[in-house]
Amino acid sequence: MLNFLVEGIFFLLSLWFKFLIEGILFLISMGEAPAFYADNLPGDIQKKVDAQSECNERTVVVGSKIYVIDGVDHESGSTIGVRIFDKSSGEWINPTVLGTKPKSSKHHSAVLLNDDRVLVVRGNSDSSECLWFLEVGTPFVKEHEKNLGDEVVAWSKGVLGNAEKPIVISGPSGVGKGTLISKLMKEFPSAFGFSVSHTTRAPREKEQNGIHYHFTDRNVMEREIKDGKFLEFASVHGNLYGTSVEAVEVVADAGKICILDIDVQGARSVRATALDAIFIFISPPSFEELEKRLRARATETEEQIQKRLQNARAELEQGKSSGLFDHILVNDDLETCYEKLKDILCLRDGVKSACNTFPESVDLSIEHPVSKIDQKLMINCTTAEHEKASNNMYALNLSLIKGGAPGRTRGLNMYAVNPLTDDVNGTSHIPELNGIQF
Ligand SMILES: Nc1nc2c(ncn2[C@@H]2O[C@H](COP(=O)(O)OP(=O)(O)O)[C@@H](O)[C@H]2O)c(=O)[nH]1
Ligand SMILES: Nc1ncnc2c1ncn2[C@@H]1O[C@H](COP(=O)(O)OP(=O)(O)O)[C@@H](O)[C@H]1O
Repeated sequence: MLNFLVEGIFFLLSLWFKFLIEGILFLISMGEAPAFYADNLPGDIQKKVDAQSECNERTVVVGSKIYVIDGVDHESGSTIGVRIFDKSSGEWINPTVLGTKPKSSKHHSAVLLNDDRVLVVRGNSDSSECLWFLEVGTPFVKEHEKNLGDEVVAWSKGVLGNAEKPIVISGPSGVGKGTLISKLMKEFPSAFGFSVSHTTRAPREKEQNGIHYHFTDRNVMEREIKDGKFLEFASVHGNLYGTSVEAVEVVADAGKICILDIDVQGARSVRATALDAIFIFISPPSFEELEKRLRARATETEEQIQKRLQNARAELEQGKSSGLFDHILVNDDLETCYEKLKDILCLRDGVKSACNTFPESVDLSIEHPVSKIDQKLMINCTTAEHEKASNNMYALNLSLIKGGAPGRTRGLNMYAVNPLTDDVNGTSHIPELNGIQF
């Protein structure tokens, strides 16, 4: 009798579970978004949010906070805006927004991922502008909230595919870093791009603004550092030097490997970021030779030369002993050193192959219901204008995402899927059509 009862309960439970799963799969196959991001707010709070909201906005709930993502920012009028409604205090918060903001959007979707970031998909845009991450609780955001004592959110642009590792080159002034980098850029112009740093030092005779450095005022640079625009910065020989997030990302966006010429303090800061780089230290054959090269270059005053030589001793100590660098190269004979550098970078036989190719661009329609299955998002672009197209649904694989604010979120994988013939409900397999893999 007991057996019979248990079997009966099991049968009813399995039937209920089957209907539940089938119901969810049906919704997804219809291109409907499951309820996980259609926030069910209590009535009084919903009213408060509605009273302040424009029609073109999306809300995402994280704990006691409601993030309202507006198609147009009220202040700038040209970018997407972010406001926060705190349910516990009933107050609106205008957060400090870090990172490059996405351009305003007539229609966008917002999906919460792992409770610390929101994927925002901008409708009617191509692959370079459609995917954005709004970080709300990542370590980067938390660190800046601590420093600023303010509510912080940070934008990171989603980029399809991966870029190759950047190369950080450090070493004392006059050792030959610039000479080696110029040779590399000249021999492999399509493979490498130089990260143009900001500096407060005055330009040398042949240096051009925007090519060798972004020459800037100290107060402007200090404000931009506060605003989170720099990946790293340091005070070197009495001046401020820094690598902006943008300087590194524009090189990677062009599908090139980024080369950074920065001091040892900067290299240490970069090691602590999400930027996965190769660290190379260039050392002189002797201190006397270093001094000879610095003087022969004739770009500094005697006082500046003395300062650089003094700093060089400390840099040589740190560079060789800290374990910070993956490779140490002695620049004695220039050609020999250059050949060794090419060995490290696998540049033996001819041009290094380009790392990113994008065979076809993504073209999202204005209306694009988004649904999430495990680490994959289905973006449905079935609209009147796309009705006849066979590839009107995209699958976006988020399982390999890397990086994030400050900078880009890379490693996104997007496939065109035909909802009529492909297994779009499957959680384990999403077919790649036409070999479109970004
Ligand atoms: N931390 C950091 N150091 C930088 C940056 N740009 C240049 N440097 C370093 O600043 C130092 C001085 O550079 P520069 O004034 O061009 O003199 P040079 O090295 O003698 O040619 C060098 O060690 C550079 O590697 C940067 O963006 N960040
Ligand atoms: N291996 C080398 N042997 C002799 N002179 C060199 C060598 N490498 C570079 N130089 C010279 O030394 C000077 C300093 O080089 P540079 O590339 O400006 O150094 P850094 O960028 O590290 O400050 C330049 O005049 C350059 O032509």
